[in-house]
Amino acid sequence: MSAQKPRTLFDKIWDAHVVETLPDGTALLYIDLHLTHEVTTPQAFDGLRAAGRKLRRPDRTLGVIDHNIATDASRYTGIVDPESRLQVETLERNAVEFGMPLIPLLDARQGIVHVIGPELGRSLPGMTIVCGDSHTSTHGAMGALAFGIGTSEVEHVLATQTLLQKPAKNMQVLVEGNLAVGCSGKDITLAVIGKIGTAGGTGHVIEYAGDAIRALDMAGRMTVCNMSIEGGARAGMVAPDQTTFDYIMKTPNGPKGEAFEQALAWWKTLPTDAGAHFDTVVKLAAHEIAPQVTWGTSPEDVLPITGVVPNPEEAADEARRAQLRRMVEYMGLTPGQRLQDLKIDVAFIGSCTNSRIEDIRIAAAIARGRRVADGVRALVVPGSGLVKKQAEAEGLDRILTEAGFEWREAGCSMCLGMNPDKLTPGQRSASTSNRNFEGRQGPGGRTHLLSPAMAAAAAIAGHLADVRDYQPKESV
Ligand SMILES: CC(C)[C@H](C(=O)O)[C@@H](O)C(=O)O
Ligand code: SF4
Repeated sequence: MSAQKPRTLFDKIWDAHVVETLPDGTALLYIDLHLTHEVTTPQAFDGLRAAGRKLRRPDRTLGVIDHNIATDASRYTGIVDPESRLQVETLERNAVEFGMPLIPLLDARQGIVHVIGPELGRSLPGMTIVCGDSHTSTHGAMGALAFGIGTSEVEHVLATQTLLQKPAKNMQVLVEGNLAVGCSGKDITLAVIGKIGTAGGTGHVIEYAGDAIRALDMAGRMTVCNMSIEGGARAGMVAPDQTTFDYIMKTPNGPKGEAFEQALAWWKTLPTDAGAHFDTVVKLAAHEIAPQVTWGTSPEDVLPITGVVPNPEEAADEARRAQLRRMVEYMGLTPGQRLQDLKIDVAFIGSCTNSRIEDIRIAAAIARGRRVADGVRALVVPGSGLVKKQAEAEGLDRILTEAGFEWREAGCSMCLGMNPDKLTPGQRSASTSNRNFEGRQGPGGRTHLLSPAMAAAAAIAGHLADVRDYQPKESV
């Protein structure tokens, strides 16, 4: 028998899940894990009900409530907004009716869907993972093929545990060398999107590789995979390695004992074979990446913090000039202005991009012994109840609140305007989330995307700041 053609991590997971391939190449894929939340499931369950169908695999389905809930004390007194309340109550009712496991709203494990999947040990290497949510790409950090699906696809997966998918192209994003002081996974992903643009990954699944990716902890890898979707890709992934296996070993629901050993043997076969073909390769030198911040209303409009607001008139064509003029105006900027001079109203540390314990640790390290600037509202919103508990056990909540940060319950919070945490028109925020389009954090709000370390530095400075000037104090 001739040796098998070298395959990528994506190819291997795809091949292992094909139930049937149609003549046009579209495949029916088996889905290992289906995560659900309140926003994209109501019509899907309505569809099942109308067709008299059951939930096919409750054991491979898990629901959680994250987008619509308050993250301050008001979550204990019920949801005020009628639409938000209806979505949450609908998910709760559907979970009971269809026998879907649902993490209750006030359970310690409640949190953002993309934080809880890996954290609980439900999202594992080699799996196909879907959720009616674009940032499902986050779970690819586990060495899984994970992508967002639409509501009609949610219905299909609920009913059949399979999904029709067109094959994707393979893209490798190679980040070689070491990250500089003050930089993190967020700076890598923003730099990648700055380089390839928001359409750069179209039709591809990205595999992130290189020393700088290997050196990231799981939280950093999740941050990078999370934003793959903002670079236009279908999914992002990192090959599983010892960092991945050590992480899984500590999860409450990951495989244990013999089951772990068996799984491990398979997981170790997953990394891309030498000589496997990538349709597109993008290379970045990690040491050239400086702390990044977006200035415009798309994640690709990103610059090093030492940069200045671009001059729209210098753009090559009229369409781009018009687009840049609009961004400069919406964001309330002046061409040539130093990014570090932009005063902020709000700092938001949270979202499925950056709300894990590692993110909170770095924010607390920078906040320790310092104060949030007068007039700035700074929020730290842990990604899950378990993250919150861990942070409190480490005393991070105290460090943060003493510095003037608000310490919240878990949820999507100010990542998007679907719950009480919103920017008011004209407010400028330094945000660790992943989207900065007009009105994303509230109508008229102005969002600058950056890392948790950069957000903490901005909260303290009162303006966008270079985190390299705000390194943790040795002793306080
Ligand atoms: C509400 C949901 C459908 C949406 C998504 O798919 O990403 C949200 O999570 C977001 O980040 O905009
Ligand atoms: S934290 Fe933001 S990006 Fe993530 S799932 Fe929630 S709304 Fe979407």
